[in-house]
Amino acid sequence: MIIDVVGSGSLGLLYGGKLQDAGNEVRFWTRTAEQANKLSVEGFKVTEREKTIQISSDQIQVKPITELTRVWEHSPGDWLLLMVKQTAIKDVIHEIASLKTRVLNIACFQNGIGHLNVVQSNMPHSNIYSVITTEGAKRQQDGVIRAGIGETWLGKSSDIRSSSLMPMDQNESIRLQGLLQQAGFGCTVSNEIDKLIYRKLLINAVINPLTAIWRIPNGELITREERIMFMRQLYDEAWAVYEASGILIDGDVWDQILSVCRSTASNTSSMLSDVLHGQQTEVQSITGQIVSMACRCGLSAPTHEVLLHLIEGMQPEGVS
Ligand SMILES: NC(=O)C1=CN([C@@H]2O[C@H](COP(=O)(O)OP(=O)(O)OC[C@H]3O[C@@H](n4cnc5c(N)ncnc54)[C@H](OP(=O)(O)O)[C@@H]3O)[C@@H](O)[C@H]2O)C=CC1
Ligand SMILES: CC(C)(CO)C(=O)C(=O)O
Repeated sequence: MIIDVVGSGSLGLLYGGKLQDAGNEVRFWTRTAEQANKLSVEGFKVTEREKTIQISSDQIQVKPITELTRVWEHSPGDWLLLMVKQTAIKDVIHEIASLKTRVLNIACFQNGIGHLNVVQSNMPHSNIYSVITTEGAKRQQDGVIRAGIGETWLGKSSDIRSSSLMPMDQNESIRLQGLLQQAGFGCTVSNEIDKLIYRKLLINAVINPLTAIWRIPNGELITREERIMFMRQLYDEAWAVYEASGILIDGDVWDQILSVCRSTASNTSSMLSDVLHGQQTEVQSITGQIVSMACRCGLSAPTHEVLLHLIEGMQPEGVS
């Protein structure tokens, strides 16, 4: 089984490292030749609570993404795990465009929405799976830390099922589920992945922009009444949009948001981390998508819209 991990950042090194440690052939793909070179000289570590996995320089296969299609000509992979941020999806698609007539199994791990249709429309013969994970991966100088052990769900979103040329292949997703389980991830194939996608979107839309603007860890959001009121306003606006769009989610998502704040209390959200590092955030794919959905169903989401512009105004240089 050959697994191509595209994007050798936090999530890529965590999943790729553990999949390789479990005996799979993993090929890591990077944006730059410099990063490929560094990884191939130094290898990397996956640090977990119980153990540390070392992927040494003589074990790692890593190349810049520009070489992927050439390698695929003589050695195609079985799974392509897309582990770049939303903001890099189009660049990756551009790099792998010559594979568009082939059938690839692509698993997309991004937070937010919008990317699945971009990937599907550019790779019409591929099986595109959506992955939702509550794992927490943090990039370090020498590798990655598994900061929180979570759950991983994979499935085919109905957003792309109807436009896909490929019928849903349940066996492929079960095969990936098995690989991830053997590698030590709690993983489930879900026929209701959309509910999980939209639940995660709502959680991210409430937590991420506020932590990025107030520059506080997730847990601090729920320590002050005025912050909770603002979160509730974001939640109510998004919930009205979901109802008008016919999106149904099980359980009390407001409670789940408060519980994520508690369970990840000391975490820096991914959006705050991007802002602090002067990187482009995923705000368009999270808050921006809530605003667009509102527009499509004749509503508005004014608080989300203001946050979208505030965060976008920080980019690309971030706040020092
Ligand atoms: N980290 C986590 O715990 C979780 C992350 N996610 C989601 O997973 C996705 C990835 O997140 P994360 O791993 O944290 O992000 P990182 O920024 O840590 O990693 C992304 C990696 O992709 C690389 N990259 C960028 N452009 C390309 C390209 N064209 N070709 C190949 N590689 C490229 C980046 O390289 P460079 O740095 O050189 O630009 C970087 O190494 C995001 O959408 C995030 O929301 C979801 C759940 C949990
Ligand atoms: C759930 C949460 C908010 C955890 O930090 C997250 O997914 C993120 O930071 O993007």
